[in-house]
Amino acid sequence: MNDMSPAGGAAALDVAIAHKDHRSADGRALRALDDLRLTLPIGQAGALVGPSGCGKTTLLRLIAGLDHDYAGDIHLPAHGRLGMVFQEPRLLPWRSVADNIRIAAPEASEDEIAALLDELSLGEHATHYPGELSLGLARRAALARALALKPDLLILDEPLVSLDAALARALRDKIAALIEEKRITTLIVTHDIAEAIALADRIFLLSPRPARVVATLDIATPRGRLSKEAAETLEAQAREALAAARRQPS
Ligand SMILES: Nc1ncnc2c1ncn2[C@@H]1O[C@H](COP(=O)(O)OP(=O)(O)OP(=O)(O)O)[C@@H](O)[C@H]1O
Repeated sequence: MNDMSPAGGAAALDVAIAHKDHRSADGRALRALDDLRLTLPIGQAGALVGPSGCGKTTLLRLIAGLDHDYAGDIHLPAHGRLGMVFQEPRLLPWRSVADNIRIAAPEASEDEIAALLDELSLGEHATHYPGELSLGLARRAALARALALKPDLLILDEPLVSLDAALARALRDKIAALIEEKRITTLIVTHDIAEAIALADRIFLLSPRPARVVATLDIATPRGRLSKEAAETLEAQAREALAAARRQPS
């Protein structure tokens, strides 16, 4: 069975994948995901954290509808409109930042686009071409483009990777503020537990390949108001759960 549809009225991202196999070079099946289940309430931010190569990108591609070859069910939040920010920003090179947004989100008004550019401090870059932007600016432009779609689900694949520490912190705080303000259901892939704690309401910890969710951590305190001690305790809990999953034979 392979059912991927907006959940009629059900207020959540609901993933129940029995299994997903890739084909290895010699033609054998390589199990990437095995009995992977997760639920994210509407308006919440979830973070997927797991070891390199465990199957995070595979999972995002299934959720984004880019790969339909799996056994299981995925229900998207109502209407199922997706906004996605990839690690490489994938902007159209011959179009300005503002045009990249207009083309991707033709229903967005000029006022909405201007407000988004402003929110992401991109106002002065509206007429710039992607080649003129640093990676940090290009990521922000890709984020503005995804938000202009008014997505029911925003997917961010390693949004802070390859940025220097100060830029990563600034973008992390910006993303946290946007998620808080707009209450978009958001799924973030990250390898960084501290980043997941800073951005997410719920953290899904994944086993090594084949990936399954070994623990789900809910962060009850409103984002940004978590004490340093509470964040450190959560981080230690997450590290322990990931280490325990590594020790278990798959
Ligand atoms: N198209 C494919 N064909 C064959 N094997 C694949 C394919 N895509 C991924 N794999 C394999 O499936 C496993 C999971 O890959 P995936 O890219 O989903 O992991 P990941 O957790 O996103 O990794 P990373 O953290 O390094 O980005 C890996 O062993 C990878 O080599």
